Order: sequence, then C-alpha cells, then structure tokens
Amino acid sequence: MTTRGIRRKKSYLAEIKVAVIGAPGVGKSALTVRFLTKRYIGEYDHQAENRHKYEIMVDGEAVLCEIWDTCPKHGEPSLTAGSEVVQWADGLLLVYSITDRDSFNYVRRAKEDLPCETTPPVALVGNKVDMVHLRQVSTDEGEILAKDFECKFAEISAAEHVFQVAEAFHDLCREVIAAKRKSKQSFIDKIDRMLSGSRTYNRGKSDSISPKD
Ligand SMILES: Nc1nc2c(ncn2[C@@H]2O[C@H](COP(=O)(O)OP(=O)(O)OP(=O)(O)O)[C@@H](O)[C@H]2O)c(=O)[nH]1
Repeated sequence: MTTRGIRRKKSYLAEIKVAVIGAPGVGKSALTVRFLTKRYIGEYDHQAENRHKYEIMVDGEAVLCEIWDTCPKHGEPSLTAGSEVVQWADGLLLVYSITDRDSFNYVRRAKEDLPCETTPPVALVGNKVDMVHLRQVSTDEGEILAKDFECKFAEISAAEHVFQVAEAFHDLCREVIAAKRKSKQSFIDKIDRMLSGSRTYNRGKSDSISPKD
C-alpha cells in the first residue's frame, strides 16, 4: 500500500488560544488582522465575532495560534471565571484606545471581574497611538494598570505598526507557553510524587515480610 496522498496531522509544540477583549471600536479587529496578515484595512465587520487559526513562529518554534476577536455585547465586559471566553482562552489580550477613557475603564473592570486564581495570562495594549493629539489616557496610566495586572504593556497602532503589533501578540504567546509548561511540569511532579509514594509503600510491605537478622 502506498502512503502517497495520506496527509499526516502536523503536531505542534504548542496550541494557543488568545481572546482579544475590549470596548467597541478600540481596534480589536484591526489589531488581529494586522497581526495575522500584516495588513491594515480600515473598516471591519462590527457584528461578527471572528475566530482565526494560524500557524505562527514564536522564538523559532511553530505554534498553532487561534485568535478569538470578540464582539462586546451591551457595552459592558462580562468576564467571569465561568464566561465562555475565559473558559476557552489560554491568554487574554486586553485592548483599550488611548483616545477613549471609557475603553480604559472597560478593560480595568473586565480584569477586576476575574478571580486571580483562574485568570489566564494577560497582556494590556493601548491602541491608536498614532492619534496622540486626541489622547485621553496617558502612558503612565497604562503602565500603572499593567503593574496592577502584573502583565506586559505596550502602546501601539494597528494603523501604523507591524512589528510592535506582532510583538504584543508574541509576548502574550510566550507567557501562555510558559504557563502551560509550568502546569505540565507541576502535573508531572505530582504524578512522580504519587508514584514514589507508592514505591515506598511497596518496599515497606516487602521489607516487613523479609526475615529479620
Ligand atoms: N487611527 C487609528 N484608527 C484605528 C486603529 N485601529 C483601529 N482603528 C479604527 O478604529 C475603528 C474601529 O476598529 P475595529 O478594529 O473595527 O474595532 P473593534 O474593537 O474590533 O470594534 P468592534 O467590533 O465594534 O468591537 C475603525 O474605523 C478602524 O479603522 C489605529 O491604530 N489607529
């Protein structure tokens, strides 16, 4: 039998799910499209929630990255431990616009709603930095919020930046990969401890029936 024509499923070192969260109009779609295609289109479908699956390279490793460009409903964040997007995502990219203070408050509230122990890795970006003449949120405020969130922060522009936008996504992917490795390692350690515990128990048992000196 020939193996020609049989497609093998490619295995990736990591598969990462990133949700892009933010108030309406902050540039979630523009950033996602810029990252995945390097292009800036300008107008996007506001009603659609889009999920994109792409292979990307992070530090020389092929990673299968799924991005959920979310569509906020009723203008209020609904990020709780049980919400679909939080259950789904390995990492959250929180986006506000530097020209819109309400959008800054939106990401603050969104993060505050999340209980620390279940929150996946997060990164914070202030978009539309090309519109600095309309700035409502200072760089310092963004940095302070990121310190609060214990996450990376960057001010970027989907309209003008290619590299910086990619770096914001890559930084988050690195955090996700590190978190996955950590949880995998602690799982292995736990199994190791369980196995070594049962070995000790078995040895103890056989020792007890071996003849004494
Ligand atoms: N000047 C400037 N405009 C931007 C930038 N990013 C996005 N925009 C514009 O902002 C508007 C909203 O961008 P979207 O990407 O649709 O924003 P969104 O957050 O996905 O919006 P919703 O789907 O409504 O939640 C569009 O007109 C974009 O062209 C940016 O970096 N600079």
